[in-house]
Amino acid sequence: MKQYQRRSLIAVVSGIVVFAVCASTLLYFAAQKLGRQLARDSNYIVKHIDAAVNERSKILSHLNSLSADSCNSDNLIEMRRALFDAQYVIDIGFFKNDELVCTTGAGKLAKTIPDNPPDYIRADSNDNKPVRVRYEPQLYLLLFSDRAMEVIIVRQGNYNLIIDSRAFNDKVIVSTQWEVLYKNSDNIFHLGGVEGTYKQVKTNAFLAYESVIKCSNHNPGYCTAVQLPWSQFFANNQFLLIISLILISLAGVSSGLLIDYSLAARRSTVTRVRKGLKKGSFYWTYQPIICLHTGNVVGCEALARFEDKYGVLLPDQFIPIIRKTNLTWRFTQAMIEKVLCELTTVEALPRHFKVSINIFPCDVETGNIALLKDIPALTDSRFIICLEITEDEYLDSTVAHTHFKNLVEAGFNLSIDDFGTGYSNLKNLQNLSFHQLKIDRTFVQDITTQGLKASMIPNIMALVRKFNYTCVAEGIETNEQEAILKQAGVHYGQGWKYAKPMALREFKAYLKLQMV
Ligand SMILES: Nc1nc2c(ncn2[C@@H]2O[C@@H]3COP(=O)(O)O[C@H]4[C@@H](O)[C@H](n5cnc6c(=O)[nH]c(N)nc65)O[C@@H]4COP(=O)(O)O[C@H]3[C@H]2O)c(=O)[nH]1
Repeated sequence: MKQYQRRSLIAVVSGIVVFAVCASTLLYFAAQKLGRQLARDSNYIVKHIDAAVNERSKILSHLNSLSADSCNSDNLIEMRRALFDAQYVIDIGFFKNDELVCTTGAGKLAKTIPDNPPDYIRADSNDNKPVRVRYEPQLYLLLFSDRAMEVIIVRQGNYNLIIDSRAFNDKVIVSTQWEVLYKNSDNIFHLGGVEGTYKQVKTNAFLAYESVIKCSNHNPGYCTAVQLPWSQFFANNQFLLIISLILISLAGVSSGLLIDYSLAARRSTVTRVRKGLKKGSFYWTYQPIICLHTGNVVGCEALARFEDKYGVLLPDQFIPIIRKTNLTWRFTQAMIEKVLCELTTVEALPRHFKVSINIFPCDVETGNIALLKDIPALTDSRFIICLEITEDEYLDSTVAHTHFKNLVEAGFNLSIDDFGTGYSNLKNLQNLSFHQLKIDRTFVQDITTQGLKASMIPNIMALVRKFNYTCVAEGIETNEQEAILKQAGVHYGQGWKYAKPMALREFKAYLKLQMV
């Protein structure tokens, strides 16, 4: 797998991991919220179960304690009084010999009604009479004989109660499905809600977190099973969910991009430069040098550029790396080969065309510079080769002086580059075999603001004249800069005012126009 493919894969995998972590976190909080909702609903239902059981116990204990043996007016008043205060009970009946004799709603019955067998019988902790409970999905109360009601009928002693099994306020319950039930060791008895919910929940028919079973602590056996499906939960929280999904998708994508970027950045330095030298990622551009007095092109400076599959690197980025990794000489050799090969294809060139190439000061120190005169492509070329060397402490040394002397004898021109920016020793100007001095562009740019550096240009020009140098000013961008430099006696200029560094094709076209 290629390097950039591996990098893309890592970025994609990291993006997915971040997305998955964020999505899991979101799911975790959603599960907590869902769990809290189910707990709220189940607590609410159990609270009502307890309240209904208490109410039933209180009413039936009281009525049974009256020991009435017939449905007289006193008994009916007591029954109606109890109903008046009740929250869950909707009717109370009185039995004699297991026959319903009267109810609070209908009063004394013309015809008694036999009692039905209960679903289950439960002992009452407050009373020795057993409690018989029956669920009736469709009961027609004697008072409302046209409306079927879902009720729980509880009988104890001579009385029974009708409890509306929909007594729980559905609106408060958010869960979509719930069931109220009574369970003993053998059976489960449905008392309200959606029948079968408990069994489904028990047999794990639902996903995790979306259902809960809660039993009463005060009334053993009474429980509720509550269910709120994830789909419904998400539908209830749609807006929040969409925002969260957008945010975590953004987090996934941006972390993928960030990792991609940082991996590329890591590769972009040393490895890219080293590999780029082998694979030909470097190419050279040409910036014309103009005679300020005639306006003619007299030469060019070759300036390196870098581009590989990861993108572009600027000279400020790759030149220090080339220096640090001791690739300077290999780089210079590659440059000479490429630049000469390219410029040789340019037919229309002015006579004595000067090609300026940059030399690393460290190659002066190591002596590599001496090898230049053994490169026939350089010595035999039809161009004047100008070696631009930045000022450096080492240029002071006798060895350096010897190298320069030999190079000049072999036909090279020497130029002090970026004059005034680095190590400056005026002795160099006198002793070294330089032909040219190149004023750094910071001096030129200072002209517009009339800064300190600009004020030094006349002094530099005095030195140029004294030592009989030619002078090039680099970084000329405006007519004003050109005019001042020209007046100061600068011979040549280089800068965006004339042209930016150009690839060979553009440079050829540029030269063609200039030569017309
Ligand atoms: N703002 C502004 N800038 C202008 C203007 N005219 C030219 N320049 C820029 O000024 C720099 C002149 O090159 P340098 O001083 O030799 O400075 C060069 C040189 O020291 C080094 N370099 C570039 N190519 C090579 C190379 O092939 N070999 C070596 N040894 N060094 C190189 O990198 C430095 C930077 O090169 P570049 O980024 O190409 O920057 C170039 C050029 O693009 C202008 O009007 N305005």
